[in-house]
Amino acid sequence: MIHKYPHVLWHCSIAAESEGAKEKDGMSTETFHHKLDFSGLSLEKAGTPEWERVRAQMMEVVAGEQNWFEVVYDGVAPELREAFFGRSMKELFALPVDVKMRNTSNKAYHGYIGQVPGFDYEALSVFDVHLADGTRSFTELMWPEGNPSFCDTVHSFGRQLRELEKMVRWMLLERLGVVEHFDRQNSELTFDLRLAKYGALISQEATVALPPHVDVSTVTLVVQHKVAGLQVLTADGEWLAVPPSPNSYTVLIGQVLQGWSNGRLRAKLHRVMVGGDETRYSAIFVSHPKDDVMVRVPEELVDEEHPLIYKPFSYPSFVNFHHSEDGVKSDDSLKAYCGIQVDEVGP
Ligand SMILES: O=C(O)CCC(=O)C(=O)O
Ligand SMILES: [Fe+2]
Repeated sequence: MIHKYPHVLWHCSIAAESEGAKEKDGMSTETFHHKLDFSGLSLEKAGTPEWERVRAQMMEVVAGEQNWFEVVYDGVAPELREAFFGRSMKELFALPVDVKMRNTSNKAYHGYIGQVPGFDYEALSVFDVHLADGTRSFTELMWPEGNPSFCDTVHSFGRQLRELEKMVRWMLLERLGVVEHFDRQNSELTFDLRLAKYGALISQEATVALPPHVDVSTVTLVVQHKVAGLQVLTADGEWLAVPPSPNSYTVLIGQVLQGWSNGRLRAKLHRVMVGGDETRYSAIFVSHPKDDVMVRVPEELVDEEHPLIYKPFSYPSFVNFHHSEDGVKSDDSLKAYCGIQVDEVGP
């Protein structure tokens, strides 16, 4: 299945929220406070003073509407990042369209996206990128004759990002007071890496490439390579440009985590602006539940003050609803799909 309408794909449930948002470039106090330094950390260090220092910062950042942050992470070596963007990405996008179209999925918009008239954007997803088999089957699909260097680079990149995702999610669960659910949640998740290319524009004028949207994921890590474009809507209602940097990653909460956390963590609204004469490459690492998992709110997150607001749901059904006509029309696709009506909650 090819999906030709990325503007529908990135339809935004909460587009209304972004209306009247102001433009803002560069640093704001929000950006500054949101840069957490994960250098030298690994999950094995949970509980050590170094870990506690970052965790304390995270505790300040992730509260209420504060649902994104930048992290500095040295787990991806500069050479690996360079090989990934400088070689692997370019090799992939240079393949003929009919080859790239072999990247398909049972979930809407999870495979190849591209060939939209007037919109020079393409994306492909490596499913189960953390597993040797996942990266291998993607590589063989693209290069039946094999491409070991692509396979190794993408797999290593994906594995390192998975370590970062795990640390971030561990801290988020600690923040929610339910870290004991980490192992189970982890066993129910899988990890995909979306490789995206935004063609250079003739005009220098900034244009919206991906309209405001929230991701359907559990957690998203955006890796921007050299060319800026990602913007997040801050709590003050301003579009804030997130500058690319060689060792930083943008963490965004996705709709699945919003559902799982009973709405305590909120999916982050973001968009991509392009303009200028350089092709933009980005990598979007996402965690999401495996197809056969039912996402259920842990009972610790339900109490009188926080009545249950989402019924159990499965990721593929939610995603396919999100991209359906009804999902596209809804203001909030998660609520429309599995939200509990107030009268169902009881007095
Ligand atoms: O390219 C980017 O910086 C972010 C893309 C994005 O938001 C997405 O693919 O969902
Ligand atoms: Fe996104």
